[in-house]
Parts: sequence; structure tokens; C-alpha cells
Amino acid sequence: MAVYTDITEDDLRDFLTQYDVGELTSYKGIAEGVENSNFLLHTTREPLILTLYEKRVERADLPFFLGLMQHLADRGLSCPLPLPRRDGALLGELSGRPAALISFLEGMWLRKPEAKHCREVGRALAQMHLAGEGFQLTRPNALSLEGWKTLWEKSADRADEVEAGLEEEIGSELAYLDSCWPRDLPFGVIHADLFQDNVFFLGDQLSGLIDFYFACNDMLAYDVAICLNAWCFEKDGSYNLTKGMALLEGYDAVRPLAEPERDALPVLCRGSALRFFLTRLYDWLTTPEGALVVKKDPLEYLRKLRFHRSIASSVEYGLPAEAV
Ligand SMILES: Nc1ncnc2c1ncn2[C@@H]1O[C@H](COP(=O)(O)OP(=O)(O)OP(=O)(O)O)[C@@H](O)[C@H]1O
Ligand SMILES: N[C@@H](CCO)C(=O)O
Repeated sequence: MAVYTDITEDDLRDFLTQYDVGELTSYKGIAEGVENSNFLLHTTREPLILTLYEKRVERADLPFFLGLMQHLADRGLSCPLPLPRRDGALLGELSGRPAALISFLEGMWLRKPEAKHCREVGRALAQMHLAGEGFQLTRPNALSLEGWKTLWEKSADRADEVEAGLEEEIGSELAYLDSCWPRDLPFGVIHADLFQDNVFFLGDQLSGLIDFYFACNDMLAYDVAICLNAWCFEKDGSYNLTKGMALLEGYDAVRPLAEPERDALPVLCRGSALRFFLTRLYDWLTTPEGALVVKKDPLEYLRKLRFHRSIASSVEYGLPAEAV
């Protein structure tokens, strides 16, 4: 459960006096997510999400995240909106953490997505990439090559506790990616964490995207690689080509990938797998026993990384052969 910071009813009521949202009728911590503390609030008007920003979110980045949600929603993307306080600010403070009230998005995330859902995710990702054009604020990706190296330095000497040989394997992988990481592919605002729990559906219809707290400026095709990793593998570790084809088709229908982006997919998938392996490994090694959060398995992403190393061409992800 991701409630790192608890709140008292008195503090919450006090916090809410700064907003025009009606009277609080109930609230509870949300037992999902691993990054921030989230609460579902009911008021005499509408349900709301209260988010308290935790360790991996820099306060200075919050205007980027909250402004981006407004920018995307203004351009027709379905995503939650931060609510302004009476003084116009989007951000307040509660229990010593930066805190925001966010509109409630209807829908559920899918535990067992099928290819048709992957197609919708591909479409929505491309729509987000187009809608992000013109957003004035920028934020470099703190979890790209340099960030991976920093994370790795903090975990390397304990990595073999998780699996023997990891210290050497990941060290070599980082050196490889450092030598060939693409730098000149189309750039824009990316979501950077569009996993299943961040995409809501109503029935088979995608109802919106949430959790923009890793969003940043990076290569658009890197976001596609993140989604291939998050959506197109089965629990047994195998890559599901039908899902991959559907996701890539959905994306291409809205924003066709350019040839250099297609060619770069295998290396982008390796980088993306390494990114989630590294944050999970760090959390695995540092989260205290008994903390109210479900730790995610780093080895799931190690297996994905190894799969991508075996890929010779982007066709193997499900791109049509003639387009590669
Ligand atoms: N705007 C929203 N509308 C409805 N439910 C929401 C909203 N924002 C968050 N939630 C609920 O809270 C849960 C956790 O939210 P979120 O994914 O933003 O947290 P997180 O800690 O940043 O998670 P993650 O591990 O994905 O980074 C979601 O799975 C969803 O159930
Ligand atoms: N989506 C991430 C957690 C949030 O950053 C993961 O599954 O590792």
C-alpha cells in the first residue's frame, strides 16, 4: 500500500478550506502505487484524489507535472486535472509534504489486458505525444543514462545478493548503452511510466491516463519502448507478438514512427528495461521491512532486458517487415 505519509482528519479539513470543493464526507488511503501517497476523498460535491508527493518527486518539478496535465487536458487528452486553490495555486502542503488535489478519473486499470487494449494504449500514447507539443515548460529525464549510473552506483555492490553475477552483467549493459544510446531521435514530452496501473478503461474503452510524475522531455520512441515492456510481456516472461503488433499499430495510426525510431527500438527497449530494473533494484535493497508498500520485482525487468539483447531487428517486436 502506498501511503508513506499519513494525514489527520483535522489537518485534511484545514487543508481543504483553501479550496472550493464542498464539505469532506469521507477519505481513505489508496492501496496502490509505489511512488506517492494517495487518498480518495468524498465531498458533498465530487470525489477527488489527494496526492502527497514523496521521495522521487522533486518539489521544483511539480509545476511541470501539474502544468502538463492542464496542457494535455486543454488539448483534448483525457487525464486528471489539478484543482486550483482559492488563491490560484495548484500546490499546497499537508503533513509536511507538497500536496495537490486532483480530479477523479472514472475507470479501472486492467489486470489482464488483451491485444485490443494494447492497440488503444498505443493510440493514446501517440495522442499524448502530439498533445504535448507546445508545452512551454521543460524537464530533462532524470532517469536516463546519467540517472541510471547514479542509481547503479548506489546498488552495484549489493546486486549479487539478488542474483549472482548481476554486478558484472549490469555494469557491462550500462557501458554498452552508454556507447550507443541514441541522441538525435524526435524529442517531445513523454509520459515515461505508462504501465497498466496508469491507464484507465471503462469496459474496453480507454477512459484516460494518470500519473504524470515521471513525465519529461525525451525521445518519443523511448516512451513506445517503455510501453512495449510494460504491456506486451506475459507473466511467464515471454514476449507477446500479437500485443506488440497491436500496440505499434495503434501508435503508428496516430503518429507514424520514423525509420530511425523504428531501427532504434531494440536499444530503446534495453534502456527502458534497465531503467525499471534499476529503480526496482534500488527499492528492493533499501525499502525497510514492514514498510506499507508492495516492492516490485527487479528480476522481471532483468528477464525483459535479456530478451531485448537477443533481438536482431525491430520486426521481432511486431513492426511490419516492409516498414523496417
Ligand atoms: N485521478 C485519479 N482518478 C482516479 N483514481 C486515481 C487517480 N489518481 C490516482 N488514482 C488511484 O490511485 C492509484 C495510485 O495512483 P498513482 O499511480 O498516481 O500512484 P503512484 O504511487 O504514483 O503509482 P506508480 O506506482 O504507478 O508510480 C491508482 O492506481 C488509482 O487507483
Ligand atoms: N511503474 C514502475 C513503478 C512506478 O515508477 C514499475 O513498475 O517499476
